[in-house]
Amino acid sequence: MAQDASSLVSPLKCSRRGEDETETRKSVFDPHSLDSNLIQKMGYEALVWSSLHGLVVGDRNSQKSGKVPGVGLVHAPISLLPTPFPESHWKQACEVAPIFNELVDRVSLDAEFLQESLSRIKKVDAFTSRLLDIHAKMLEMNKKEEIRLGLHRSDYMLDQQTNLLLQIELNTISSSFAGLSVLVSELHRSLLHEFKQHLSLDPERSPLNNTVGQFAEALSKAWAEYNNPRAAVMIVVQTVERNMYDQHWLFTVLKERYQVRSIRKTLAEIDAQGEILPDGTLVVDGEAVAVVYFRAGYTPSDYPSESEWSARLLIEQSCAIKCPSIAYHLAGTKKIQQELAKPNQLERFLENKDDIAKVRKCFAGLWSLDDSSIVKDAIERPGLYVMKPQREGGGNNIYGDDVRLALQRMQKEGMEEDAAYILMQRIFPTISPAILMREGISHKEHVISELGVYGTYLRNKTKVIMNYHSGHLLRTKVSSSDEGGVAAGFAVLDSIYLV
Ligand SMILES: Nc1ncnc2c1ncn2[C@@H]1O[C@H](COP(=O)(O)OP(=O)(O)O)[C@@H](O)[C@H]1O
Ligand SMILES: N[C@H](CCC(=O)N[C@@H](CS)C(=O)NCCC(=O)O)C(=O)O
Ligand SMILES: [Mg+2]
Repeated sequence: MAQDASSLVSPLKCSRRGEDETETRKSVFDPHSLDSNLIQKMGYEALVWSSLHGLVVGDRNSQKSGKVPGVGLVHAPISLLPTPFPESHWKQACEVAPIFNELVDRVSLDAEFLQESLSRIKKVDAFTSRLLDIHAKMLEMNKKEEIRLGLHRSDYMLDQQTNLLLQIELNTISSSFAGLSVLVSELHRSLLHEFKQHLSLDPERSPLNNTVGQFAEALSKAWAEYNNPRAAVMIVVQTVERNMYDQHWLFTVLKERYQVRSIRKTLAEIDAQGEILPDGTLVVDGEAVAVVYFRAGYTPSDYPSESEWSARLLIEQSCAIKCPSIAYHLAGTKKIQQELAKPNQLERFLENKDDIAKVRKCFAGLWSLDDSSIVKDAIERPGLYVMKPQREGGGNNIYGDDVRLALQRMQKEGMEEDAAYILMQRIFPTISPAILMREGISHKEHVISELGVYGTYLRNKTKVIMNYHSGHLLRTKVSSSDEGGVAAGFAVLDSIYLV
């Protein structure tokens, strides 16, 4: 017989509006205070919901899980309940998204700024150098991208000390989880409804999330702008992809809601099967391609041979719409992020003073290693900095005492290598209690979170067809972990509860 509800934990205190934010965040809920029977019941429901709704990833313990759909699935790592997040800061992140979309587009058009800003990195970072070579070739060809599609995600952490929402990075390539982020929001709403007599939390405070719908709409509108009904959308994927269900969600919506066909190819397959027709049309495996959507190509391991680089160049030279183009890709590098944080740089790209102020307000401290006073301070207080190479995908940054060691080594060797890195102020978000679920087991942890707000941008010549914020992703990790990233195995998928 179902356990009598009242015998479970007393209803959690729910915040009264207007309390001090920090106090609210502490009081709004403390999942660790939940009765263990209730946690077990909610966890079970969360696992069933995730399995039935496709909130799943390939299981790294199953060797075919990254190749064959439906084999070796496991529920995505999730937080059992949404995490409190101040509504004011969430609105701020949503409001600035279209401005970042526009900024990326403007920066992408300034070839000299991109080449100049990255010129020293070119000498010491072979991967970024290859990207720059492709960009330079496009300039030589006087190649213009008149239809431009950006599917971005701007990641933030809320710094506890200053209560400032500070940008971690702006992803302009392979921004993951447009699909799974929607599902984790729906899961949390469902749990808040099902267990409301125990939680007394308001499901309406967990905002609706429509990322996958807006991303699919943008892909379909880009396909329409290309204006060849027989053409398909091509997704460029890695040979092993345990996050394939997040990708399939996006392409299933594209097919079912917009009747746009898609093909999945690796860079090696595109090199083998691709060609450009005299009119510039990209044809892969006999299919004309209207839009190329990269979910690979952002990291050196995606280019194990010259074949993959040939494929990247072939795509770029074609008249297919690239998401991202090489210029959008470069505009999203950490070096460009750091360059834009210099005084008077935003003014080169944006006119509106309010917009510039809103963007600048999100900037954490960002420096090149030429700044000797900062390097000196980072050697003395390495815990206050993060050192970043020009890499995406998680697991690449340098933290804590390793920052001091790396800086001292580079000083001693006097190499140019320091040009490949940026230094960033380390952000310390509020630590809060949470229950994380991995491989069917719930863990009580103390965590910090990172808010990602998606941006959708589509432009054809002077016409801006879409420029929106498009939903959110919260990634939550154990507070003791320096690195983040779900695919990298440090964070779980979470959603926000507005306080
Ligand atoms: N300034 C920072 N302060 C605190 N943590 C950071 C900072 N920058 C990055 N991180 C952590 O490192 C992770 C990866 O950094 P990020 O710049 O997003 O690199 P990547 O492109 O590999 O995702 C982030 O998800 C976050 O957890
Ligand atoms: N497997 C690839 C992964 C692609 C990927 O790593 N994307 C970066 C931006 S470049 C990213 O969004 N990282 C945040 C998601 C996380 O925390 O793991 C895919 O899903 O297509
Ligand atoms: Mg990141």
